[in-house]
Amino acid sequence: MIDKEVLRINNVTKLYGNQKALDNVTISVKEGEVAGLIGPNGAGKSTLMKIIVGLIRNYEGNVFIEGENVLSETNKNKKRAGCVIENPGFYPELSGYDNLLYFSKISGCSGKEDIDNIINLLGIKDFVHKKARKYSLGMKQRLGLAQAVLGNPKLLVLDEPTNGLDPNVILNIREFIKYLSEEKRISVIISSHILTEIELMCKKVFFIKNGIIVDEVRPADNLQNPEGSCFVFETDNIRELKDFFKAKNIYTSIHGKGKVIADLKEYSIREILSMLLENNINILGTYRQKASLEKRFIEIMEENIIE
Ligand SMILES: Nc1ncnc2c1ncn2[C@@H]1O[C@H](COP(=O)(O)OP(=O)(O)OP(=O)(O)O)[C@@H](O)[C@H]1O
Repeated sequence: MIDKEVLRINNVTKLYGNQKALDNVTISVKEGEVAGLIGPNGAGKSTLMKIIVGLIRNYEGNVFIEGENVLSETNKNKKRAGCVIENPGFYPELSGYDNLLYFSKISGCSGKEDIDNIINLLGIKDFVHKKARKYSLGMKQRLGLAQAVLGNPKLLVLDEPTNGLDPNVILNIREFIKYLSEEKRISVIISSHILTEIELMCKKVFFIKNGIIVDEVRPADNLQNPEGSCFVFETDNIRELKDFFKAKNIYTSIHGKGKVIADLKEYSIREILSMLLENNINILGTYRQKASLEKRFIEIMEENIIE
């Protein structure tokens, strides 16, 4: 059961000179929860992540990990949070494996068995004995993730961990994060520009714009969104169906082969189905359309929230 709070951010404001990069941010992440942070370029995502892991220390407000202020006992907190922010740094002349061995020794938290386990889970066996300087971006990202996990953190902070990676590597990383959250009960906060990625991985998603958290969404809830008025209709005659909706001023779009999405607005699905029947229009199936994160993102980015 998820209830213990691991990350708590209270009223955090960060100024760079006169410019507000974060404006009164308050959020929390529970144990084993994977939370996403989505926002346009310059929204404040990296600044918030650096504050969480103690890389930025000059700000207003408070950040707690497991109830302890991140600014109070630096060393203790460093172990509580692991991170992959910007380019992970390694000893280039050491192999990936020796880098991990070295970090496990200094963190004092993990042994060889843990390293082997992480290597297997992340699928990095094939290259882990190569020198780190020869690593591609995908290799570096996964080695960075392995390193971040070695200290047995309670919280993982991942800034764009899948940016620029190929689909296989993204899948690898996604499954690893799922394992950490479900099996190890590690909390994760992750930023990404890939909205579908966030939708697949995260229990909750924070939208950030101009340094302000403007919305919090739970993607899974959208599956049964009772408010949504968009329905998918499966048909063997798209033209006929589109003409029917057009005559009623109902907005439609094509959604894959044989599928039309219609925003019914003031009509009920029952009314539409009976009208379709009257008009002899054959419908193979219909279901409510899941509200996508992308749609919400576009709405939020279009809303003018600056006073
Ligand atoms: N060191 C800095 N000095 C001055 N301004 C900064 C500094 N770092 C960030 N900023 C500014 O703070 C704001 C937030 O930047 P931040 O990098 O946190 O955004 P972001 O959401 O991570 O953007 P991106 O998606 O492009 O990485 C931006 O306007 C940026 O120009």
